[in-house]
Amino acid sequence: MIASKIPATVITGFLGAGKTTLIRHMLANAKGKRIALIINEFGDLGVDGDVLKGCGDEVCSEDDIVELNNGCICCTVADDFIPTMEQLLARKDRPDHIVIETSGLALPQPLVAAFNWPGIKTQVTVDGVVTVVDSAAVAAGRFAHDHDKLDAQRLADEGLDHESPLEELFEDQLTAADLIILNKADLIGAAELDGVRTGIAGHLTRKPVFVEARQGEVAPEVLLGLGIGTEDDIANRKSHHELHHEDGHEHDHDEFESFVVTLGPVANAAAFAEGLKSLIVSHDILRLKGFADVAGKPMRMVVQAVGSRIDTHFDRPWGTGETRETRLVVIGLHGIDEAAIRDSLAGLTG
Ligand SMILES: Nc1nc2c(ncn2[C@@H]2O[C@H](COP(=O)(O)OP(=O)(O)OP(=O)(O)O)[C@@H](O)[C@H]2O)c(=O)[nH]1
Repeated sequence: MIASKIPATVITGFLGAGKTTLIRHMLANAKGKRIALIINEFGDLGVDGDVLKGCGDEVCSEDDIVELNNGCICCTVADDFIPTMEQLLARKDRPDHIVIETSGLALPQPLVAAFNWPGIKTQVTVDGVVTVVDSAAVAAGRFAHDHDKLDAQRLADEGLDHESPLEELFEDQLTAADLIILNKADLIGAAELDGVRTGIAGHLTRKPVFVEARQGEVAPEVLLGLGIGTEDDIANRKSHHELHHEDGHEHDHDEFESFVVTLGPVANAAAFAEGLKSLIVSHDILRLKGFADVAGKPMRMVVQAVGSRIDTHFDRPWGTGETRETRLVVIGLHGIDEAAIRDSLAGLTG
C-alpha cells in the first residue's frame, strides 16, 4: 500500500506580522493532531523556537521542533531544509502534519518549489501557503512606496534594480498565498481593515481566501487541511526576483541586516522599554526581539518590538544553571547604524 502524503503548511509573512503567535494558538488548539514544526528565523537568537517550546506539549513536543537559523530558509533550501525534511520523513513516528514558519524576510517561492524535489515530492505535499499580515502596519503605510527614501537609496546605490525592498518582499509573500490572515485586526477599525483587504486583493491576480484575526486566533481547522498542493502551482506565483532574474541570478537578503546585542542586567524595565522605543524610531529599526535580565526579578522578560510598537512581559523564571543575560536581535534595512545602536543599547541598561 502506498502511504498517503503528509501535508505541510508554509506560514509566511513579514517581520513581526504574528506568525509565531498564530502557530502558538494553533498548537494549543490542535486537538491531538501530531504536528512537527520547522522554524526559520532571521537573526541567530532562536526567539521563536524558545517561545514555541512547551506551548503545545501534547501535539508538538520539543523533539518535534526543528530550528533552522542558518540564514533565510529560501536561500538554504538545499543545505538546511531538504536534509531536515529527509530526517523528519525517516522517523518511525511520522507526524500527521508539518508546519514551516519562514523567517519574516523569506521568499516562500523557493521553499515551496523544493517540495517538487525527488524524494520529497513522493512523500509530502504543500497543504497551503498561509501569509500572515500585520493589518495595522499596512494601514499605516509601512509597505507603501516611500518615493523620497527610494530615490535617496537609488542615489546611494546605482545598482539598485528594484522597488522598495519592504514593498517587494511583502508583495512576494502575498503572491504565494493560498490563505491570507489579516492579523492585528484589534489595532484598527473595521473600515481601515476593509481598506487593507481591498488594497491587497487589488494587487493580486489570484484570489486567495482572506481571514481576519486578533492575536493569531484562527481555528486549526481553517489553517490546516486546505489540500491545495501548492507545489504544483508555484510556477504561477513568481516573486519579483524570479521575474527580474530569469537568468538564475542568486537571490540574497543584502537589503536587510541583523545583529545580536548582549547586555548586562536592566535596572529599570519601564525605562528600558521607553528607551528602546525611541531608539527604534530614531534608527528606523524594523524588528527587535529577545529576552532581558531585569535586576532583582526571578523571571525572564520577553521583549517584542515591531516598528515602534513594543511589548514586554515576564514569561518564566530563569532556570538553574541558565545564564541570566539580556540578549536582543535587531533587524533593519541595509546601512542601519549598528555601532550607534549598540552604544545606545548599552546606555539603556543602567
Ligand atoms: N495587538 C496585537 N499584537 C499582536 C497580534 N499578533 C501578534 N502580536 C504581537 O506582535 C509581536 C510579534 O508577533 P510574532 O508572533 O512574534 O510575529 P512573527 O511574525 O513571528 O515575527 P518574526 O518571526 O520576527 O518575523 C508580538 O509582540 C505579538 O504579541 C495581534 O493580532 N494584535
